[in-house]
Amino acid sequence: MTSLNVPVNNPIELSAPPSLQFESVEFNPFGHRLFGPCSFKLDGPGPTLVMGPNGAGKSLMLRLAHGLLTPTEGAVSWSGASAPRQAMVFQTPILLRRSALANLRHALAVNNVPRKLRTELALEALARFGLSSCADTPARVLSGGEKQRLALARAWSLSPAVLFLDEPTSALDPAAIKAVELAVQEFHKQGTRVVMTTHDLHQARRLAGDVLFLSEGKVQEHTPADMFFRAPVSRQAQAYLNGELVA
Ligand SMILES: Nc1ncnc2c1ncn2[C@@H]1O[C@H](COP(=O)(O)OP(=O)(O)OP(=O)(O)O)[C@@H](O)[C@H]1O
Repeated sequence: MTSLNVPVNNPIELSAPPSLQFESVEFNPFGHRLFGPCSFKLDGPGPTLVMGPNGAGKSLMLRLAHGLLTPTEGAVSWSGASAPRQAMVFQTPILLRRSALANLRHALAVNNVPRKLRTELALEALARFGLSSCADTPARVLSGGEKQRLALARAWSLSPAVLFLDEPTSALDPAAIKAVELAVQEFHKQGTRVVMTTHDLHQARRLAGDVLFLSEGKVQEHTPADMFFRAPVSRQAQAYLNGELVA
């Protein structure tokens, strides 16, 4: 599923990626702390790969950043006067029960893209992700890889300044994984701030500019990717990279 929380008025405009800041962010939904307190800033070129063991709080961090969850304490802020245009792609894409083309047209409509531009932008995005022949195919009958490419095409059509991806390739075959990784690199090259979770160390090495490593709901380190993989600073990251159980 791609969710957007900022209206799109100019789907072509691209600029330097906005920076994201967490200031003493905590998430304690039932008085039980699931995340934080965490403070960090994503202001490098990225892409930022968010890594850590199961239950570390990676998805929570993405949802807090995207505004799907509200911090119990602290603040999430962006550079610039208002929150940037942003999209999120989930592990299992949630698509409407209509054609691939209609899914994209719908996303453009709810994001206030003028009606006369919608079909053209949707067809361009489908073509970019190799889905032109599926334009009239019901989204629900697409393969897992095609569904994920459709979710990425939907995000692409909206030119987000920020793209969050939560384990987007965990259910895909090698060819589909490659297609998603190429798309991630393309978003990055176009100036989108990419923030992505993965458990795939090889994938993280291929894509990461920097790594945000979480365990136990806290950021244990935020390091340039080459340093993270060569000489991780935190005990938890060292254990994770060695394939040991991390609390
Ligand atoms: N809405 C919620 N209500 C209660 N607990 C939650 C909620 N969302 C997440 N949790 C809990 O918070 C912890 C962190 O979850 P999260 O999904 O962020 O982990 P993760 O690092 O993404 O893990 P994985 O790698 O397994 O996907 C888990 O213990 C999870 O059960």
